[in-house]
Amino acid sequence: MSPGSGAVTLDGVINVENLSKRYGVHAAVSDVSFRCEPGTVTGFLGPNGAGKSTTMRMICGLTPPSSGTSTVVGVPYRDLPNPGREIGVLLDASAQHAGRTGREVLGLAAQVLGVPPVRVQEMLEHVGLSGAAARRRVGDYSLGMRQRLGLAHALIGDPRVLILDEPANGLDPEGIFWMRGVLRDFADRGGTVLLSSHLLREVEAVADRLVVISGGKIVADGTKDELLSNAGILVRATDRTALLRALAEAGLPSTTTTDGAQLVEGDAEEIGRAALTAGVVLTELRPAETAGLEEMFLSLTAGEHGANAQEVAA
Ligand SMILES: Nc1ncnc2c1ncn2[C@@H]1O[C@H](COP(=O)(O)OP(=O)(O)OP(=O)(O)O)[C@@H](O)[C@H]1O
Repeated sequence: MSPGSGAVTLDGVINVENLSKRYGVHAAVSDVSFRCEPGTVTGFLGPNGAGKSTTMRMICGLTPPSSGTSTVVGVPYRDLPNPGREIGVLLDASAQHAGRTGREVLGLAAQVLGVPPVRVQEMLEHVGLSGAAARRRVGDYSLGMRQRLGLAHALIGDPRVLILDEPANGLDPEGIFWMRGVLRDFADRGGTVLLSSHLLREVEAVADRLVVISGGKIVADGTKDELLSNAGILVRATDRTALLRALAEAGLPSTTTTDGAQLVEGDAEEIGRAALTAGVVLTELRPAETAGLEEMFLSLTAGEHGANAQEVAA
C-alpha cells in the first residue's frame, strides 16, 4: 500500500552509500552518502553543476556509478520488476513525447504500469491539467505544464517514493506553492520524497531535511533545525564600525551578511554583553534562522562554483 492508498508503510527508504561518478578525470560526484526516510521530504540542494542530477540518475539506474551503491525500497532500482509502482521519477520534464497529448502520455504510462485507466483522469485533475490542457500536444505545453505532467506521470503508479530533479523549474509562484502542498501531503501520508533544487527558498518551506552538495561532495546534511542551530546570531547596531570593534575585542568571530548585518558565532547574551561593555546600541539581536541558512549555503557552496553559489540562496 502506498501514500496514494491512504495507508502508511515504513519501508520506502532511499539509501545512498559512497556513490561516486567520474567522467574521464573529472569527478562529477565524490563519495556521496545520505538516507531519505518515509514520511519526510529531503531537499537536495546545490548550485548548477554540483552533481545533483548525476546522483539522482545513479539512484534511478540511468547512470552507472564508478563506485558505491544505492537502494530504493531496499533494492537497487534496476532490480525492481515494475519500478513505477514503487518509485515515481521526474528527472527531465522535457523528455515526454512532444507529439502526444497529456492524456495520451498518462494513458500509455497507466498501460505499461498496469494501473486502472481511471487513474489517468484522476492524475490530470490532481495536477491541474484536465479539460482542454489534457487534449493539447505536449510539444505545445509550457515548461510549467510539462512539470505538472511529469509529476502526474511520477504519481500515476501510486508509488511510495518520489525522486524529482528540479521539479519547480518553470513553475510560477502559485505553481511552486501548489507543488509544495502535493509533496507535503505525499510525505505526510508516509511517502518518501527526494527533490533537488539550486534555490534554497524553493525547498526550505517544504523540506524536513536538507542535503547540500557542492563540487560533487556533500557539504551539509541534517534537519533544518540542526542546520539552523549552527547558523549563528544576527546582529545589527546603529554604529556598525563600533559593533565590529566590540565583537573583535570580545573574541567573537563574525561575517557580514549580504544585507549588511553581522552573523556572529556565539550566544545572544555574550554578544549583548560585548555591545553593552563597548556602549554600542543594538537594533537587532536574534537567531539567524533563514538568513543564517542562506549565508551558510553561500559559504558551503562557494569556491569552485562561487558564481553559481549565489543562486542557491537567491
Ligand atoms: N555525461 C556527462 N559527461 C561528462 N560530464 C558530465 C556528464 N554529466 C554531467 N557531467 C558533469 O558532472 C558535473 C555534475 O553535473 P550534474 O548535472 O549532476 O549537476 P547538477 O547539480 O544537477 O547541476 P544542474 O542543476 O546544472 O543540472 C558537471 O560538472 C557536469 O558538467
